[in-house]
Amino acid sequence: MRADNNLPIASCREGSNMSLYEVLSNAPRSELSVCVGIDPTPTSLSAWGLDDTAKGARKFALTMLEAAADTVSLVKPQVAYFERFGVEGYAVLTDVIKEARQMGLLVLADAKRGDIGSTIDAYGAAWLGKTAPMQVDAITVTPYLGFGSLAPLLNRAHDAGAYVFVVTRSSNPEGTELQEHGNPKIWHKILDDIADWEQSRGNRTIGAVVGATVPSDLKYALDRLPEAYFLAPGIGQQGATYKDVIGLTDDRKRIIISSSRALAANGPKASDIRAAIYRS
Ligand SMILES: O=c1ccn([C@@H]2O[C@H](COP(=O)(O)O)[C@@H](O)[C@H]2O)c(=O)[nH]1
Repeated sequence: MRADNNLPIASCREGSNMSLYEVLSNAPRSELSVCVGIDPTPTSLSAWGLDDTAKGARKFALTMLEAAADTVSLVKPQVAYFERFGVEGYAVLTDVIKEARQMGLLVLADAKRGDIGSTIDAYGAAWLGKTAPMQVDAITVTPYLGFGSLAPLLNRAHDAGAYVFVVTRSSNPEGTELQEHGNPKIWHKILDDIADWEQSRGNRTIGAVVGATVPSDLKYALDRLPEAYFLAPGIGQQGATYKDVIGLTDDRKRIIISSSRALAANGPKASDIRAAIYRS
């Protein structure tokens, strides 16, 4: 599938039982992977004429799924925008995840969980594996309680065939001071930890979040973890474009570009959002 501007983007999932790793590793090397972010922000809901409620978030999310289906492989609901509605928001999110997976879309929960080992295991139970109430294909985590603290969740992901994106170099400018601190830099050390874990477990469970807004860092990460997949948020609203990242590697599918608010700005018609996915 090709974008209007001739930039290649990934085609959709071919078998609903395939894991994110299997879908991406079978994708053509020439195509970037594309993720549709689902962020029911107050601004986006208002622009679509929806109430800033769980009901509004449901309508918004289902429309984003309609735009994504048969167009991309992957959607990324931002958990925070559902969590803010409490139990009703979680009910909507659970339905949206189920609906997306039934449509053949892979779901990446942008939950950014991180905690001590016993607690991160509970987060794993919530999101990963067949018994999880909100089972997803992938999740984001933060490693700032120590990479080793993530082990119980990583083990669950490995056993379930799910994928974990560890935040290493975030897309926001405030991340730089902390993540670039030290020698080696903190985020380089996290990449080393990912490499060690993956080497011992078969290279199919952990990738990283590296912002599309920091393309030279994304290039470093692609080279450091040659088997891994990278979630690259920041396309659109945060100023990055497809062109910033497309030349970073020949194996373009390893870069999963992600856009949320900028795509939603083309709504509320699913067909208009779908057209924008090809244009970004
Ligand atoms: O480094 C990061 C990690 C995650 N995000 C999340 O991605 C989306 C970006 O939204 P846009 O509207 O496309 O800017 C949002 O859910 C963030 O929490 C990120 O931006 N940067």
